[in-house]
Amino acid sequence: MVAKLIPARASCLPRMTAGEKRVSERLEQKLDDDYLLWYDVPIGFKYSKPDFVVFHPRRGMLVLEVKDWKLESIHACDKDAFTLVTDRGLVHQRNPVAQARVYALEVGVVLERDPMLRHPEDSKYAGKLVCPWAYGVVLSNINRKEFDQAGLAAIIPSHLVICQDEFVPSVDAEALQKRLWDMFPQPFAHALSLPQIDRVRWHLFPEVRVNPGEGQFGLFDGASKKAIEIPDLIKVMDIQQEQLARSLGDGHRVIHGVAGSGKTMILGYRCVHLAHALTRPILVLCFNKTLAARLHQLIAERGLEQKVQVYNFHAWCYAQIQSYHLEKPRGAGMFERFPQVVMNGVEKGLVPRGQYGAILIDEGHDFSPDWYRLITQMVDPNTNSLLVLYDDTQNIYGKATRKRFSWKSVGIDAIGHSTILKLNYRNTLEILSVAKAFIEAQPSDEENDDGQPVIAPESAGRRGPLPELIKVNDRAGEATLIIDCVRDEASRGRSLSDIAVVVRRDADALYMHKALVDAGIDARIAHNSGKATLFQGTPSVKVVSMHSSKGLEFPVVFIPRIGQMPTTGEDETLEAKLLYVAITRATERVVALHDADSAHVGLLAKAIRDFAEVA
Ligand SMILES: Nc1ncnc2c1ncn2[C@@H]1O[C@H](COP(=O)(O)OP(=O)(O)OP(=O)(O)O)[C@@H](O)[C@H]1O
Repeated sequence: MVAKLIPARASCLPRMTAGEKRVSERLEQKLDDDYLLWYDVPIGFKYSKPDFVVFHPRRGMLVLEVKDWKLESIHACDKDAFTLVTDRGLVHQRNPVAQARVYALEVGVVLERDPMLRHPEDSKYAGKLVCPWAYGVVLSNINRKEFDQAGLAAIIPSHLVICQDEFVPSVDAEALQKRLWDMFPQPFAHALSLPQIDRVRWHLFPEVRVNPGEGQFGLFDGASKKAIEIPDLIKVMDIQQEQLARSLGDGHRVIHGVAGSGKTMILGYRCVHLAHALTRPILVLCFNKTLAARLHQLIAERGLEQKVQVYNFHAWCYAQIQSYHLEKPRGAGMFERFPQVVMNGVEKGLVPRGQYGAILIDEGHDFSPDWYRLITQMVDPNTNSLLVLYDDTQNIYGKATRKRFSWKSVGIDAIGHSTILKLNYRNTLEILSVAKAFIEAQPSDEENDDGQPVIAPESAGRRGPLPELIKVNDRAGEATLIIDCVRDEASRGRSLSDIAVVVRRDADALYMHKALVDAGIDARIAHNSGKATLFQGTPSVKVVSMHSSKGLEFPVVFIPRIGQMPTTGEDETLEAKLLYVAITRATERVVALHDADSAHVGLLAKAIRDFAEVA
């Protein structure tokens, strides 16, 4: 296995110099996969951008600057600066080794703040950083002989330079690695642990922080420059998430990710970056209104609403109908006809194509082929920037909308642009293990058709209490128990906004909402127009349907009326998926309630028992 560049090399090529292209290719080829490589990403407080950062857990952190200068273009040089002959006349540039040193010093300053990254008091290196740092220069168009003969070693120390002939394709991997590590002032005998590597990334790359306490979309604030207290528990994107988030740019990209694998978090990261990079508006689409409301609120909080528009798909169609004065369908089923009206409008040239600099689709599994055909036409062909987030296990709208088409047939170039995220970060091992019983129980999807991976989630390993399954006498008893638990949670300091009641049927939502409100508990219901304002106002318990809950998360989730799941005639597979979605909304605690026995009660009880036995 070879090292992988972050962002992905292909996405960097358009902005790389010829020398940087060769350096990146060689580093990827000649370094093993325990190296981490970054190209042109901002580091530290100052957001400086070295050309390359090379990291190895047993070696340390190396900053490399690359210069494509030819010997004959160097007019003069000293320890501070180079004067170069260019088309624009003589140009002064800082000595690249001095530049690399400044970046590397910053690495040191940033990392040294963290006591967990310093050698302990009783060690002979007490107080020193556990991660050494160094710096160097690649002269991509000057070979070693030229370097020596020109006396450049007096300006850039010889061991801090890699010359053109020292990173040719035939170079021995060990020889190249030795050159890199000879740049370090002294050898290093400490291997960083995985938590220490996460800490290093947390400090160096503020953008990859997943801020605890900020919840599901904490990452939006990750780039904040304000001084931050160092939390005991460091949360950063994993390498796959980071590479994905940083690499998304021009072109199409499909991410298949299990529930809670960070799909929406990556979408948020991209919105912030695209909003800064693009002049055209950015469109975020999802299917359910509640998630659209939540995303909209978060985009607005970050002051991005001028650049980033968030809609559920039908609301977007309606906005297009209004903006371009198309005839609005009326009567029964009018919503379902909105997309066709917009498609016709596009065909007739009434609705312009290419309106958006980028389009990002959350919950792509709920979109039908026609919708995709329409959406792909709406992206500016110059960027062609389209991101689809997809999880087939959360397809809860029945066979009719199930994806049975190839990406190609709807104009999406997914070949070579698809990624799978398997790790679930949201749920505890207990919650995820129990939830999985409801997707494992489904008939195999193997024979299906669309070639979509049906991925079983893997737990990131966080532990917590087992989901609870409680039997009471009737629906009123379920409501009373929820009210008692909410009061108990609140008395222990839990915000009401951290609590959701997730129900299968609208009638139950109305009932539970009323019961909570009658008990004096502030509660909001995701019902009709309430969906848009669900996350506004003072802290409140959210009462949401299983369908509406998709994409959301809450520390505590109550799921009443399991005894009525599924009822006669209902599609068991779909009902199981719904319960999977509901259970995987909880980050810490799940309480399921029933007043009767049902297939799902049996399955849930068994899943809880099975987990308790093996744990
Ligand atoms: N690398 C990580 N480390 C710690 N927490 C993470 C990491 N990645 C994601 N998370 C957290 O996991 C939770 C789930 O993320 P997110 O909502 O983006 O997942 P998702 O894939 O969109 O889920 P779903 O499809 O179920 O809606 C969030 O609270 C997020 O902050």
